[in-house]
Amino acid sequence: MLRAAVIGASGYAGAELVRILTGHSRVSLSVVTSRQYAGVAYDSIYPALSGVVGLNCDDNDPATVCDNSDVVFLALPHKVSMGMVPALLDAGKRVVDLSADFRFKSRDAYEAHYQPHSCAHLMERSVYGLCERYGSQVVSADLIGNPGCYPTSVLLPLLPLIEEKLVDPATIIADCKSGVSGAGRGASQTTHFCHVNESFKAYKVGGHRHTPEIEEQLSRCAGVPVKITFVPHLVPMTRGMESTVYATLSPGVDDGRIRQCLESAYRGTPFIRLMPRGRFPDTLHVRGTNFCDIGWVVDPGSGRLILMSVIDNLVKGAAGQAVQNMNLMFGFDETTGLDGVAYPL
Ligand SMILES: NC(=O)C1=CN([C@@H]2O[C@H](COP(=O)(O)OP(=O)(O)OC[C@H]3O[C@@H](n4cnc5c(N)ncnc54)[C@H](OP(=O)(O)O)[C@@H]3O)[C@@H](O)[C@H]2O)C=CC1
Ligand SMILES: CC(=O)N[C@@H](CCC(=O)OP(=O)(O)O)C(=O)O
Repeated sequence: MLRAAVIGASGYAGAELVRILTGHSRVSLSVVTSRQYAGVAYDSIYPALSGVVGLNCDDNDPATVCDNSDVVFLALPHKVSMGMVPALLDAGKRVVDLSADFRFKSRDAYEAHYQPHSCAHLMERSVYGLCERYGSQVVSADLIGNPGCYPTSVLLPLLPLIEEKLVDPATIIADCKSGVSGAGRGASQTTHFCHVNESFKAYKVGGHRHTPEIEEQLSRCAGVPVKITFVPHLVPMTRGMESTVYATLSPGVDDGRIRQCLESAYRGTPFIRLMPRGRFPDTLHVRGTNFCDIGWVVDPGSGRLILMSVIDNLVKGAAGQAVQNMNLMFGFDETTGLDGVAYPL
């Protein structure tokens, strides 16, 4: 059995990793860490895992983690992960980092939106863990920059169309909505029940840190610099994310050509589900799962393409994609531990 450590296991993404890994047939969860709950039984933080996880939390000491693990998941905030990664790699561990610290190839782009990078030489070594696109690189990687939740939901429908030049990359608008768990467990006043219940609002408009992550990936794919308009919204649900993406079609491209492209790109990929014509994706249908459901319409009035995708921000947008990456890295079937479906209603 592969021994897995979850660093930052008290947080929402960490807890989702723990939930998924306890059901993984090839993995034994060996370490869970938290500073504030060090020494505390993990199932007292998340009683849903009582009788399932018998571990106490360790603190974040890299030596303890290294002694007891083969693969390490970092579910820590941005800027904290980079402080731990070099020691883990030096100890020969394979690392999946859920923060943004190793998602970028451009140091300038990272530093413009986050902070100076303390181990920038590792940015080139890491693989952007969007499995459906970079799976062939993931298999041999020792460091994965697990994609952000909004980037995952925007890039999966768009990248094949950009690659085949079916849409004009200069015209992309991504209108996205996230459940509140996307903001993490350390809830601030803005994610307090009283502020989100019966509320719907845009936030960080014109300056969200996922904009450069999406743009870097679109630019790599298009071969030219791409700039997009991205507007995130907070919706009063616990988990789930919907992205509606607008783009102008290239001359002569119709609905049939879009379907052909997406079907060809995602044939044989277990977690991408393309909607039949006239059906639109719904966050309820991917809740608690690693699926990304994609639908689209060519707007008869404007001729513009309207793409829609849904994921669970904590699963395909974070922990599930991280486990999918681990499965590829260790030669397990890609779906191991991730084969659940949503409640049908
Ligand atoms: N929530 C989501 O939908 C998604 C999250 N992610 C990423 O996953 C990572 C975790 O996010 P999320 O679970 O939402 O966040 P949470 O705030 O819920 O959890 C953060 C975790 O990190 C630990 N932590 C916080 N600050 C520090 C610090 N300064 N030093 C060491 N440990 C610290 C906390 O534990 P303790 O304080 O007990 O030590 C906690 O376990 C982030 O990088 C996030 O961006 C990515 C995609 C989606
Ligand atoms: C609702 C909400 O606040 N969502 C978070 C994004 C989710 C997240 O955790 O971002 P990463 O994927 O980069 O880790 C935000 O907008 O900052």
